[in-house]
Amino acid sequence: MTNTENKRCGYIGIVGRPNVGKSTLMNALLGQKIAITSSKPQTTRHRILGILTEDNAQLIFVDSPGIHLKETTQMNKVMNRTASSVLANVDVLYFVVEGTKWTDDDALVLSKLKQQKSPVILVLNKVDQIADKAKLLPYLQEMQEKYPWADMIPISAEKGDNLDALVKLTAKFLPLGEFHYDQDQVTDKGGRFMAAEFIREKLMRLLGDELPYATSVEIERFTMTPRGINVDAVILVDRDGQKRIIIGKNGEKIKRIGTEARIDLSKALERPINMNLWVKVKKGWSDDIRALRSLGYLDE
Ligand SMILES: Nc1nc2c(ncn2[C@@H]2O[C@H](COP(=O)(O)OP(=O)(O)OP(=O)(O)O)[C@@H](O)[C@H]2O)c(=O)[nH]1
Repeated sequence: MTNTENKRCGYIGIVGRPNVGKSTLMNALLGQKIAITSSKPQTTRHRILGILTEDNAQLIFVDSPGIHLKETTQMNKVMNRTASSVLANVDVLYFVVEGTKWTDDDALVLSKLKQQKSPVILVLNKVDQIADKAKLLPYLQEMQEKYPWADMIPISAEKGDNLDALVKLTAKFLPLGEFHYDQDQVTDKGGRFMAAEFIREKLMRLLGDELPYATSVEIERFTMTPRGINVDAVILVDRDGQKRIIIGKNGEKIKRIGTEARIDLSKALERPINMNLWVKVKKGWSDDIRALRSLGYLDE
């Protein structure tokens, strides 16, 4: 058989409760910063497609928001729906869990997994945090009882441990067929999308617990010029008080958010970036389904 006949290509969904390291895993696999990460849970709102082509396999990743427990606002309902649609449209699922810490939230995600047919690989992340490695084997045996996993693999997304093995393992579950994307294409999301993601990441990192989840970033202008890319972005918040927090004393906070986002975006797109940031108050936007649609959180 020739190489072409051996090619495999398919979709992989990454699911798991918030904060287990799903975004970190995807970034580590792709070796490039395209999904955002932060230590605050629930940072991933968009479905992000990342593509990894290695040897004869092309792995197309769909990152999903964590499956959230309380459907308190429209936003959470949207996120729950996204996670469920991810489950239904993939060839393989990674169910990411954290070390030897099994929680009720993991059990809830597993109950959703049980409703679908794709093979599920149990990805035990953050093994670097397990001080006593002897605990790993009995834990894996315990996990085996929970579900007929397609396979189980311990990894560290942060340290990059065992990721090659994970990629090889995954390829086995993908259908035979031609690649869907060019070999060197890493993501199908454009620079515009990346700009919003980077700004949102900086908001999360620099404002910590001060920042409510009801914050969004809209890119109003994204233009290429011979000298670089011009980006105008608006940060939407619910209340005046939140606007003041984001702007900070003498505008220092927003300046730093803009500078750091600009540096990251410039590295990712390999172009100089000129970025302008504003903060606007838009009352109750997180509960407004039409606003969510206009901001791109809902598919038409
Ligand atoms: N020690 C250790 N920390 C990790 C590892 N992977 C991720 N983390 C950390 O765990 C935290 C959460 O990681 P994320 O990748 O944002 O988690 P997530 O599952 O995508 O979270 P949501 O977007 O909220 O669903 C971050 O602080 C990461 O640095 C790992 O392998 N080892």
